[in-house]
Amino acid sequence: MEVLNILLCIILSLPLIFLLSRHGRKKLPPGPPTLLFIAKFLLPGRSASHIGPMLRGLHARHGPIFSFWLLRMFVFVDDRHLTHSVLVKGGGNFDGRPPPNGIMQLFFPHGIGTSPYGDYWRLLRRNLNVHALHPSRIRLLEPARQCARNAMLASLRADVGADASRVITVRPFLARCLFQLIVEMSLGARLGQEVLDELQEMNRQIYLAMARFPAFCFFPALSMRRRWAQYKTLRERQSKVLLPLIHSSRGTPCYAGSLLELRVPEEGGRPLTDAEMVSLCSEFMVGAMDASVAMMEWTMGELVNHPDAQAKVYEEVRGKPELNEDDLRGMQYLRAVVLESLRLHPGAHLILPHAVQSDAEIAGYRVPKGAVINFLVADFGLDETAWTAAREFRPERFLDGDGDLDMTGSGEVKMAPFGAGRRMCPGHMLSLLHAEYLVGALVRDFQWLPPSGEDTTVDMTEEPGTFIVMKHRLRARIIPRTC
Ligand code: HEM
Repeated sequence: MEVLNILLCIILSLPLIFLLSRHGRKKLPPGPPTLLFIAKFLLPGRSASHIGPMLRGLHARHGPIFSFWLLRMFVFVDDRHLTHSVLVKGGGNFDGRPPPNGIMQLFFPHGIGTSPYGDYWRLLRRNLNVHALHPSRIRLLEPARQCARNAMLASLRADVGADASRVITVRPFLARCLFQLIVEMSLGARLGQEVLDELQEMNRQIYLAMARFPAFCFFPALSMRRRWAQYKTLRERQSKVLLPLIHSSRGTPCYAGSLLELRVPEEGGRPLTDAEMVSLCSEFMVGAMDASVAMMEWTMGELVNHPDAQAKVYEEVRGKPELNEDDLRGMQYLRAVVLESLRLHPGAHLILPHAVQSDAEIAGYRVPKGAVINFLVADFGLDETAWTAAREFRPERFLDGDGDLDMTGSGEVKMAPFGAGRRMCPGHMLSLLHAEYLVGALVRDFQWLPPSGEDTTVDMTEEPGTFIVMKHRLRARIIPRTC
């Protein structure tokens, strides 16, 4: 009887033994020793500025996927096909987020981008899509856009005056204009310049903090003890300024107004807390701001260096006094210029980190539940297997087959400046609209020339770091157009 029992146990265990042995045979992704990774990335001050070249170096050595362990597995992927199979075809299994690191936890403890995959994230994301980003909402904001843009053009004109050789730095003009617009979208009010300036400066400081300590910088509080106290003060100040503005937006059709009305059904229908609302409004303002300004600055730089492309954009926008959303819809070349610039200069080397929901396999390697995956997307746009003459600025590619682009990456990932799949940036259409809207107006009203003579070019070197921005702010000679 005993023997029979033992035999029965063995037979019943066979499938499990088989599964375990199969699982065991699957290798983990290759990678550098953890200590080496720590030495390379986690020493204070190293991680952010060397991020792109260091990750590229590790991929060159270990292949398109590598990993290392530090309490959990960290995986890095730099291949667009793998990215597609994980983010788009992987179901929801790769759509978690790891617990946010120090900076993200401090500034966005309840953000959409930092929320785990689930009902709460879905609720917040749906709310953003319906109440801030829906085309009908965007349309309502046409007067706000006109107002911010006209103010920018007027201040540029005033700055140039009668001096046709005047060189301007365009970034502050773009930043001020866009921030005014974004504040109106999120808080439903046209604020005075002093409050706007303070909010904008806080926004910039938060962006810089994120750039200094990217998402997989694990111990920011240790590596920046001196700065940490400043960041905490900044956060407190931000809440103090934002909260009254959020509360006075009740009943206004804006993002903050929608947050005041939102209820969390899974938690007994409770309203959002003040901390949640500050976090979400701040995420909106930071998310919508600096990456978009960088995108416009790169685009204007390309247009200064490519006067033929600038002339084609001008042909589209001239004689359009309103240059509104309806006008933009017909401007294929302007759209192509913005996309081409984004292909060459995406916002960041990495998208936000994703977390694995249950044990999985990527490219034949075993990736356990809880692993954090980082995608090095910046080079996708330079992949010669996806793009002809990938390093050249050729907006025309988006008008013919080569640039046949589905920005969501659902069929194929060819570039992914906004990520891909379910957690793809919800603001991507808005930022493209803003870029077309402002770049179009800048070209309509001014001719843009290199700062030091027509046969020179703008220096398009990237600033080393987490985000992809111009190392030297774009300076250009601008001449008001007369017709
Ligand atoms: C050029 C401008 C922008 C760039 C390059 C950009 C880029 C990104 C990227 C790469 C992600 C991560 C996607 C992923 O994890 O797969 C993301 C997420 C996000 N972005 Fe943007 N973004 C931009 C503009 C905006 C705007 C205008 C908004 C707000 C209206 C916004 C709000 C968000 C939010 C809330 C998330 C988190 C999504 C989630 O986790 O579900 N972004 N963005």
